[in-house]
Amino acid sequence: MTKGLEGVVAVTSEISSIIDGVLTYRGINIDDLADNASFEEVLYLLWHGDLPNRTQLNQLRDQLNRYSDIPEEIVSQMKSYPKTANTMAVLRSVVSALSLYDEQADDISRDANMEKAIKLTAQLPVLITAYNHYRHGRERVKPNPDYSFAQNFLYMLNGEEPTDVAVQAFNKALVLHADHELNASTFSARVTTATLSDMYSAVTSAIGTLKGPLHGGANEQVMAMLEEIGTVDNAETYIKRKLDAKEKIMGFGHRVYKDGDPRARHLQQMSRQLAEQKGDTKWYDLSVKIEQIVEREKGLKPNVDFYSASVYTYLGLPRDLFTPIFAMSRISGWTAHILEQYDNNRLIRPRAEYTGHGNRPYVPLEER
Ligand SMILES: CC(=O)SCCNC(=O)CCNC(=O)[C@H](O)C(C)(C)COP(=O)(O)OP(=O)(O)OC[C@H]1O[C@@H](n2cnc3c(N)ncnc32)[C@H](O)[C@@H]1OP(=O)(O)O
Ligand SMILES: O=C([O-])CC(=O)C(=O)O
Repeated sequence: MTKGLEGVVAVTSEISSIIDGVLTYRGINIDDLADNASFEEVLYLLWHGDLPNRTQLNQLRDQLNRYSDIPEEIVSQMKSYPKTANTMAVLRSVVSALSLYDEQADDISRDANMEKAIKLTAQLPVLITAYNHYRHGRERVKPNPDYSFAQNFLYMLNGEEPTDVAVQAFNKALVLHADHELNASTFSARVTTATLSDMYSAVTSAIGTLKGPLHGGANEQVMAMLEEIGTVDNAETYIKRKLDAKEKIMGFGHRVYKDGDPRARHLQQMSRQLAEQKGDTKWYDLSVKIEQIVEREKGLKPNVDFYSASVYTYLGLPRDLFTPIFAMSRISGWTAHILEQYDNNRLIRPRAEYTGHGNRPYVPLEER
């Protein structure tokens, strides 16, 4: 038995690979994609296996625009949710509820699944930004069909045209979070799919799994930690106290990368650039200091969630939207894996090594 299934190969996949610390999507190095690709190109790449040509990309953009509507029933539901609800719980609930209004929800044919993948990807930014407006008592901002995916999210969130710098940084963050081999939430999605359940159920499972602080939820915890520490001078005492208490430092360590997460390097650079452009390097300087201490004390390196916290903060994004934003990007990987699982399916059902009591008789209630 391998605790946490460490190192266990559970599926074959052609979607993304992590080999010797190098991450690729469909064989293309993440460094190349991060520097050059739009999130829409990455969507196409993950779903179809190759980068799109101009016509294919335009078609996908049209489909994303066409499918971004959300049912009025979902709007009323979200308006009735508590204003202080956990945003990942909101997302999990609305994605589950969306299936009730999709006539194709239980159609698991490839065409219907492909359409649902595009629909869910188009709807997630609309849902996240709409709830953010409703909880503040405002009406939502509808997407602008002329905008890119990254541009539209920032536009819907703030109701104003985002700067080019913000759009470029946000697009890169989306590209970096899109897929990551058999991470916990993707595994959840594949386990659900393998029972021949539907795509909404699989994505709902994945959202619930991403929410946890050992996985996608870590980005919000990182920002909470930065805020708690406050200044570079407080970092040493804070981190040492945590480590002495055997507590985890959020945003560090990884099940697969033992020598650094390639995505973290991009996010660090982005954090520095945004900090300098803003003329406020507080969160960047503090993050660098924490990185130095954790590396020195534990030999651990930052993962994707560490510098994304300061990047999102510099972009003015609310802390409790960080993990929904992760989901908004990772939906691309989840749906690609769901499609791949349906294409080559077998029920995923491992065994448990039983470590409980031996055979015992049933003791009647009055004798206990
Ligand atoms: C998108 C993502 O999901 S990226 C990961 C996001 N999660 C986090 O950032 C949460 C903090 N990190 C962690 O909890 C872990 O590093 C995980 C969950 C990412 C990986 O966990 P595992 O592969 O199970 O490693 P495990 O928890 O066994 O750690 C191995 C050792 O390193 C220590 N360690 C690992 N991560 C950390 C950390 N962030 N802070 C302090 N110590 C750590 C463990 O305590 C353990 O030490 P020990 O051998 O003395 O007991
Ligand atoms: O792969 C993992 O275990 C976690 C991770 O980095 C991700 O999902 O991006």
